[in-house]
Amino acid sequence: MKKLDIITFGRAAVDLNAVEYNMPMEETMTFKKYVGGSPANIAIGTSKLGLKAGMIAKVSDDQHGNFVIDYMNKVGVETSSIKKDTEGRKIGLTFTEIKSPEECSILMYRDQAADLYLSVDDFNEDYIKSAETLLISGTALSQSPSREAALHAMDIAKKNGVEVIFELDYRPYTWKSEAETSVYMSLAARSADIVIGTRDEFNVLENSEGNSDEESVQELFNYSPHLVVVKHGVKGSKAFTRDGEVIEGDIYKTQVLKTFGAGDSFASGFIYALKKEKGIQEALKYGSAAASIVVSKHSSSDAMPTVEEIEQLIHSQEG
Ligand SMILES: Nc1ncnc2c1ncn2[C@@H]1O[C@H](COP(=O)(O)OP(=O)(O)O)[C@@H](O)[C@H]1O
Ligand SMILES: O=C(O)C[C@@H](O)[C@H](O)C(=O)COP(=O)(O)O
Repeated sequence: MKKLDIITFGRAAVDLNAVEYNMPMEETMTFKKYVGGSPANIAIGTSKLGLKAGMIAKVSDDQHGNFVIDYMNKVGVETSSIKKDTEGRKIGLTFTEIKSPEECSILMYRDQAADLYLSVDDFNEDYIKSAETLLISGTALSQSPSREAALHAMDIAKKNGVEVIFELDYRPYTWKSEAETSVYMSLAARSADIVIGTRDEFNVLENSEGNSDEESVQELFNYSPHLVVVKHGVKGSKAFTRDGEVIEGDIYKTQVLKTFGAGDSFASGFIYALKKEKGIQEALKYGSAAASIVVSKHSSSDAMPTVEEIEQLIHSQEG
């Protein structure tokens, strides 16, 4: 029995969500602060579902970094490997714009962000060995030394039989070129056991627009992955297994407040259900239900649901 069920690797940041919404950000005067950063959101989401979650990250040595660590401690995330940057670098800030429930965008301030300076010296092999699963965020590969740290963490995981999930988490703001993105995303995806991403993110990984889900997953099955999940927004999700199964997931109806937060909550619910050995079909349901709950609320991290909330939604819409 491992000490941790999952460790997520990558950015822990701050979301600043528009309080006056359904308007352009130029008109928004107030923002509400939440913990953000896709891998941080997933650590929070899986912890709130009862998994033992940890995180490898680097935050700023200031009030924002303290806020992130304090919040994650509060929701039960193991934070011993969330380090403070000692060179004065700032935590990433994500301003979110909610023009309408369907028209949302995020504005990331990430120049020299602390998380991109996470290095191989900031974590050790024993910490990764203490978990069943390591989840790597694609954005961690966007700049050095975080890039080398992420690849090193994957190597340690594979050497020690720790399952690797690669969440593509493509954010254009931190990459230099599409070609470079494709090289590093492909390197990580081919080495992972499970890959999760949107159709658009797989296009970025392949540096191509034309592939179908089937073509994308067949390419990856030439390498390590045994399970690939392609997310399709309001059209749901599809899981593909190496032995040829294709499992489709629907969405759960909800009153959408904003669209962001769907991916991180989906990943949290999906991973939780897999770890509880509920099977892939149920895992897609848990992921979709978690996402449906989070898109109806103002935040991503704070809105991460409990198991009871997920199961209540599933039962209410499945009769
Ligand atoms: N408007 C919505 N209503 C209900 N569920 C949604 C909605 N948008 C997304 N989801 C669910 O969240 C999952 C992930 O959303 P998606 O937009 O594909 O990923 P990401 O947020 O990473 O871009 C979808 O596969 C779907 O199950
Ligand atoms: O990942 C980030 O840095 C931004 C997130 O914190 C933010 O909540 C968000 O955009 C999540 O969107 P998702 O990828 O659709 O879950």
